Amino acid sequence: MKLTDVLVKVQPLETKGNMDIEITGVQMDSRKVKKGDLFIAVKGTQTDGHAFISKALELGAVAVLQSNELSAELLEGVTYVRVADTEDAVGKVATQFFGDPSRKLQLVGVTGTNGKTTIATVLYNMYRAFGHKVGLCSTVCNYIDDQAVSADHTTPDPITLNELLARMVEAGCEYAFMECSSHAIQQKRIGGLHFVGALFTNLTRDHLDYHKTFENYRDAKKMFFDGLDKDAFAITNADDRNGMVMVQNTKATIKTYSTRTVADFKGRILEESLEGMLLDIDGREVSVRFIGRFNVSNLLAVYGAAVMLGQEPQEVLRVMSTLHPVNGRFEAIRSKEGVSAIVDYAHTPDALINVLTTINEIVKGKASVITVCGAGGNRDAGKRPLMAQEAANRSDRVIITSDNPRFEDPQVIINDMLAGLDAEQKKKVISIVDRREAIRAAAMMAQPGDVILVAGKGHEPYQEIKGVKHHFDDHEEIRAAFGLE
Ligand SMILES: CC(=O)N[C@H]1[C@@H](OP(=O)(O)OP(=O)(O)OC[C@H]2O[C@@H](n3ccc(=O)[nH]c3=O)[C@H](O)[C@@H]2O)O[C@H](CO)[C@@H](O)[C@@H]1O[C@H](C)C(=O)N[C@@H](C)C(=O)N[C@H](CCC(=O)O)C(=O)O
Ligand SMILES: Nc1ncnc2c1ncn2[C@@H]1O[C@H](COP(=O)(O)OP(=O)(O)OP(=O)(O)O)[C@@H](O)[C@H]1O
Ligand SMILES: N[C@H](CCC[C@H](N)C(=O)O)C(=O)O
Ligand SMILES: [Mg+2]
Repeated sequence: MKLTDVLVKVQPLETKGNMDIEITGVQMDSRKVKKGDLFIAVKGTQTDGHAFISKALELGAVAVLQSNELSAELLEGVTYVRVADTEDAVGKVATQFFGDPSRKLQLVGVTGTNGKTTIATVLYNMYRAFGHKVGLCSTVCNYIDDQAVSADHTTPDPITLNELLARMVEAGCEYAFMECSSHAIQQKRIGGLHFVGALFTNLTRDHLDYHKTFENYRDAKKMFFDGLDKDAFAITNADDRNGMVMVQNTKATIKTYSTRTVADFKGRILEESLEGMLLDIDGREVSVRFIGRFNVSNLLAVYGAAVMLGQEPQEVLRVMSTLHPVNGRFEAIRSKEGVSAIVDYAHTPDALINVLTTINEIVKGKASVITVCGAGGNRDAGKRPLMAQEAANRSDRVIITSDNPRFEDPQVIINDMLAGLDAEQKKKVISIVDRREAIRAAAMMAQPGDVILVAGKGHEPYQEIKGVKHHFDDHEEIRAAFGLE
């Protein structure tokens, strides 16, 4: 593709060299550069991409897009272009290079602290059940219809993302559902994409290590809605205190969902057990295999999106009743003795409150609730004591253990969690550093009817220790501890 065509959406401040050249790829990471590529130098949180321009040229880049002044000693035969903000330019360049794929399918994005993976995945499963070819971009895995493409991020960088969307278009996908993390919105990873709809789940404490304040975190999420076109839809959660804040400046058509108040899409629980729920959605009964009050909100967001995309409500509910929970999101495993274990990805104080409240509503004080949880290393340390408190307040026993310690000492993370507990809470809490041992201990303690919550890792098939991902799967560990298979 011609360099000038790739740059149509950006405003160059200065150029040096031949603009009439062909480029064969675009890269923002010098390590991925191949001969003929355009390299985009971006200032990051760890380092500055401008420091890798010479590396990119060594690997064969023929053009450079940068924000630093073009210095005197530029290489002959290389084209240099300066723009004000390269972070902003990457998305625009990537959409252009990959043929603007987001305009060739119906793209719906989901943002919020919790529930993104659940909603995006349920929409993907639902649209496949409707008989469409569909793409998914999520924390757990990306999909080009039925082809899995592993995911390293909740929302990939703009180049990877547009390439993925282009592959979806090529494979004939008509719809794509994607998670939009606050990091991604802030870093403009979704810049230049065209969304037909956007969904908001909720906003609670997370990622303050990156955003610093709750207000910054909220505003990052809001930017997604501010950027929508007027023919898009924005579906927000009327039960969340920031639900209306998200959409206050959007040009899109605003719709709301709620389990408690007046809204465009309304739902409530009629019956619930560890097998599923019977719901009333907009006056129609539907039984689902999902568990938990928060999943009613998630399913309402799914329902709202499908209706706004033009599906018949009745048909949406019929398909919804056939769908299964998402990997690692409130998945129940039962022992032969009648102990239930729930695998859930709850890794924030709020998610723990939600999951444990649901479990307690079902158990109704007739059996014990045993929670096994930890907190990730090299992530927001402020949430650790809060997670321990919420677990202790809603469980009969708690075993604090390791999550992904990453580069931290696991015992230090556990100590941070224990520091949140008062004397009364400490009485029901023990700590076991080894997660496998912690799960086994919970299985030994449990009596028939009891429920064990194993929280924090959900779908993750690994435990990350000092940069190495060791195979570890909570489902497998529970089955082994229960003596199943
Ligand atoms: C804090 C953060 O979000 N960092 C992301 C960010 O990197 P950065 O700004 O720190 O980049 P940097 O390392 O300073 O490098 C600057 C530039 O130099 C380039 N570079 C760097 C080294 C080199 O040798 N050559 C080179 O060209 C880099 O490619 C980059 O363009 O941009 C990169 C490219 O998009 C991301 O891969 C990287 O994700 C890091 C690895 C990460 O861990 N991110 C997590 C926190 C994250 O994004 N999480 C969210 C969701 C979390 C959730 O909701 O649960 C996600 O969407 O996954
Ligand atoms: N609507 C919701 N409200 C509150 N908690 C929820 C909701 N949906 C899911 N959860 C809880 O949050 C956990 C994570 O859910 P999910 O993976 O769907 O969220 P996510 O937004 O994709 O998270 P991440 O940002 O880590 O990718 C679940 O395991 C569950 O405990
Ligand atoms: N996307 C989240 C997931 C956290 C999952 C938990 N298991 C942990 O390692 O903290 C993050 O990277 O912060
Ligand atoms: Mg997710």
